[in-house]
Amino acid sequence: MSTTYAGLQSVIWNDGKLDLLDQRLLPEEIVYLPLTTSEDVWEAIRHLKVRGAPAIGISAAYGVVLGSKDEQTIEGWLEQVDKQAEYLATSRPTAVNLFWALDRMKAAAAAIAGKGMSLEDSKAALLTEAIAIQSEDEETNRMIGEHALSLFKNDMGVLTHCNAGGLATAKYGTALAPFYLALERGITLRVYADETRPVLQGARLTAFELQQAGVDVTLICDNMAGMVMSKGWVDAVIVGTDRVAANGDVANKIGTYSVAVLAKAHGIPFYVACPLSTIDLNTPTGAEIPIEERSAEEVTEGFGKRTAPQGVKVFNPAFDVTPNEYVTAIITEKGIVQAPFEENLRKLFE
Ligand SMILES: CSC[C@H]1O[C@H](OP(=O)(O)O)[C@H](O)[C@@H]1O
Repeated sequence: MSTTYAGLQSVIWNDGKLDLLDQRLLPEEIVYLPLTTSEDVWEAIRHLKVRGAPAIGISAAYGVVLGSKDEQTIEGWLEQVDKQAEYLATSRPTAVNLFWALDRMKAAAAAIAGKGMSLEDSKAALLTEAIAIQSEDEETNRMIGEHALSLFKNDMGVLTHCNAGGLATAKYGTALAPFYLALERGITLRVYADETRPVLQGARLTAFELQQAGVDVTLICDNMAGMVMSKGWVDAVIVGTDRVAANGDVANKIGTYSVAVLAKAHGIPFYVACPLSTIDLNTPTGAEIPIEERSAEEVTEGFGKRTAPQGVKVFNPAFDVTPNEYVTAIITEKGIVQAPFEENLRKLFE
């Protein structure tokens, strides 16, 4: 992907603070919040000011830096890094990138402390690790875009759910990366974006990102996906993910499972795009993936407009699990992985 793609960056490390795009305000307002503490980062992740598995991991990595910057000894700094990582790990439960990034920061701090550098140099080295997590994600997404684009042909219709774009990552996105690449190479793809209730990441973020970039995008309500597929307008589905279990079961935004079942019923390939940092070989199957449940208000009065009676019972899982038998392929920076997933996912890490 050339550098002409100028999508909004979700997080920017800026002279000792983290400038974070408040994604709750998109598409109406573009506001960057200056975060200066790990508590700021925790709150931003919990309340979806920043969201999307890779972007959450990147933000948490910078949160560890912010939370340990005032320590006065190496021992105190190392202890604080661990403490901050533990604290930030409580912000949201499903996206494994959060825990992957925090583990990487803890390991980096331990390795740095063993080098006998000054405290100042050690803190600088840990910041370099967080910056590396962000820059690596950008490069990873470019590679995911290349592999994903090899699956699409000119004038194909592709449906996506939620937002797995530049706003969910360091840049370019995972599921949306091929759309930006296609545009640069003169390949026309028609994208159908599910609005993705209740937080509307598809309507507010994916439709916004793709429209800004000049990609042909049509917004549909989640309950229209089946009809759009039945009309033959969809040749493939591609989504992001928050955690892939060792057997290839996929946790992603609520509604993804329904899309996968519809795709299978219509003989449409269902692709999942993700970096290796989203594949969790320590979680055997989707049954073991913790599924975040969020507030009733997200459903009954999203964006300030009450649309359900006071006190009504609400079930609001933020994710669901798509069993691997509905997954055609998992597209990573190392290539396209097909069944048998257990065996082929492990090979990615050999
Ligand atoms: C590339 S990860 C994007 C992933 O994250 C979203 O969840 P949320 O907006 O709640 O953080 C959704 O599951 C996307 O597929």
